[in-house]
Amino acid sequence: MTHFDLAIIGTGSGNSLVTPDFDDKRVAVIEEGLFGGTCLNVGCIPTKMFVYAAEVADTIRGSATYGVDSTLDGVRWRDIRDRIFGRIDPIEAGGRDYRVNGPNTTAYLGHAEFVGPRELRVQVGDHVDEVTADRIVIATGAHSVVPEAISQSGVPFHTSDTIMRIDELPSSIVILGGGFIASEFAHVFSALGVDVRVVTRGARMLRKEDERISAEFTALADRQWDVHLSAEVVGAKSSAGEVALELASGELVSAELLLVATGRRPNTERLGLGKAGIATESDGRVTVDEFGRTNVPGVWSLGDASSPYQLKHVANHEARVVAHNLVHPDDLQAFDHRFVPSAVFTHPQIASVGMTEAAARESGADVTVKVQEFGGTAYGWAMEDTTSIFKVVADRRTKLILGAHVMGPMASTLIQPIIQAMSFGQTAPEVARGQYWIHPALAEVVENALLGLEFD
Ligand SMILES: Cc1cc2nc3c(=O)[nH]c(=O)nc-3n(C[C@H](O)[C@H](O)[C@H](O)COP(=O)(O)OP(=O)(O)OC[C@H]3O[C@@H](n4cnc5c(N)ncnc54)[C@H](O)[C@@H]3O)c2cc1C
Ligand SMILES: NC(=O)c1ccc[n+]([C@@H]2O[C@H](COP(=O)([O-])OP(=O)(O)OC[C@H]3O[C@@H](n4cnc5c(N)ncnc54)[C@H](O)[C@@H]3O)[C@@H](O)[C@H]2O)c1
Repeated sequence: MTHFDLAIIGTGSGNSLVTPDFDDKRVAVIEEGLFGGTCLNVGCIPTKMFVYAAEVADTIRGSATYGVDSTLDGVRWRDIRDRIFGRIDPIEAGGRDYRVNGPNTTAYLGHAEFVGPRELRVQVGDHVDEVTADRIVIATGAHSVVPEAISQSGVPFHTSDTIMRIDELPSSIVILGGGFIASEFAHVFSALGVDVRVVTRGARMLRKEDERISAEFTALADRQWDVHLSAEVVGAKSSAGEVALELASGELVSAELLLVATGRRPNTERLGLGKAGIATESDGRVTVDEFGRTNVPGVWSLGDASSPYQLKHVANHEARVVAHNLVHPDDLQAFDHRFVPSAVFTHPQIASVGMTEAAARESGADVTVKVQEFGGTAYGWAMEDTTSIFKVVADRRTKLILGAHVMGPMASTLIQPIIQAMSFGQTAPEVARGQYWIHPALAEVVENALLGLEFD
């Protein structure tokens, strides 16, 4: 039994909890998988590096629109893959080495589970270590959910954990799901020349987005990929290098590879939470208060393990808050979940923050809405844009912005002034006219959207 001041389970955002405040303390860092967690190894970072390559390919394909003729000679998948992981893998290895051999942390490379309120059992290979700590942080992340119709069928399938490491591009891929991961990989694979089929149970893709964005994105998705909506998968079979999904309608959707992207569940099932008396929500998340505390004194949680948002910027924010709270018990900071933005790096790109129009109306606000087309600005003319929109939702009485929903190039960057305005309580007219907007930058889309809102 070894006692620590702090034990951290999971090295995604959990890794950043080892601040200089712990320089003279004993810290255990426990990791059963890759150091750096999901975002670095199998999430945000590699996916966006693939997206960038996909966008270069799309730019070449679309260049004739601007009078610039070019042809895409080919896509070297292994080179794309190896450039990406050639950069990421050494960072993972360096992070692991720093915790294993670096100062004041003890790294346990194995699976942790609770055996008591502040007591862990860590399985490292055949060896078991007992760890106790004054404070324990659960930062165990989440994992892909695979529907039984697939897992019970015995067909080969990928999740986001494995698909980026394949050796050859398939000629076709069927993606199960219509959310963030499905939309991003559909973009990557189709831009790299793969025939993409999407099968999702929702009536629209990205159905949690604002209704207009979700509807218009679904229409554009249908033009790029073979999209099957409202589809229930009842089984799957494989033969001769093909996987076929059997839909309740009787239809078969087949392709060379299957990627399952049907949501992610918190890694809390094999954590022995019951033995420690740690409460969870109905969806498996660890229950925490606004400071990141569980119901068990000294046990904290953050990120995908406990957060309602499965986003890296949220996990990082929560880690910063918990890092402060661990060493300032009399001056606790609260999580700020007021205006959590997100972006889907698909084609076209999507970004959103705050309430959808429907949610704003339901909230009782006196809603005013402006949808600004990119094509109505000078930069949009340069891009020959016909589909991109910037939608702002505001309160007519207070003039405060309630939400923004963007579909088009650079959506994830263009939305930032709105996130800033909402976070600092600036009104739409203040943001629109209280500063210069560079002409004729794409940001004029944001300026025009704000100016187009009607107030009394
Ligand atoms: C394909 C994909 C793309 C994504 N893209 C984006 C994006 O563009 N932007 C964005 O904001 N978010 C994105 N996300 C979400 C983002 O990756 C996560 O929200 C974030 O990484 C969560 O961080 P975390 O620290 O909570 O968990 P993780 O980073 O998952 O870390 C948890 C760690 O805990 C370890 N662990 C779990 N259980 C145990 C145990 N019992 N014992 C020991 N170790 C354990 C795991 O091995 C893991 O390393 C993406 C996710 C995926 C899957
Ligand atoms: N750019 C980003 O920020 C980014 C990128 C990837 C992932 N993520 C995070 O990871 C989370 C998980 O991503 P995800 O795409 O797996 O989940 P998701 O919740 O975004 O989407 C799941 C999709 O699968 C569909 N689905 C669920 N069960 C199904 C079934 N049995 N048959 C057919 N369709 C089914 C749902 O209708 C939905 O369209 C996201 O919610 C997001 O928070 C973020």
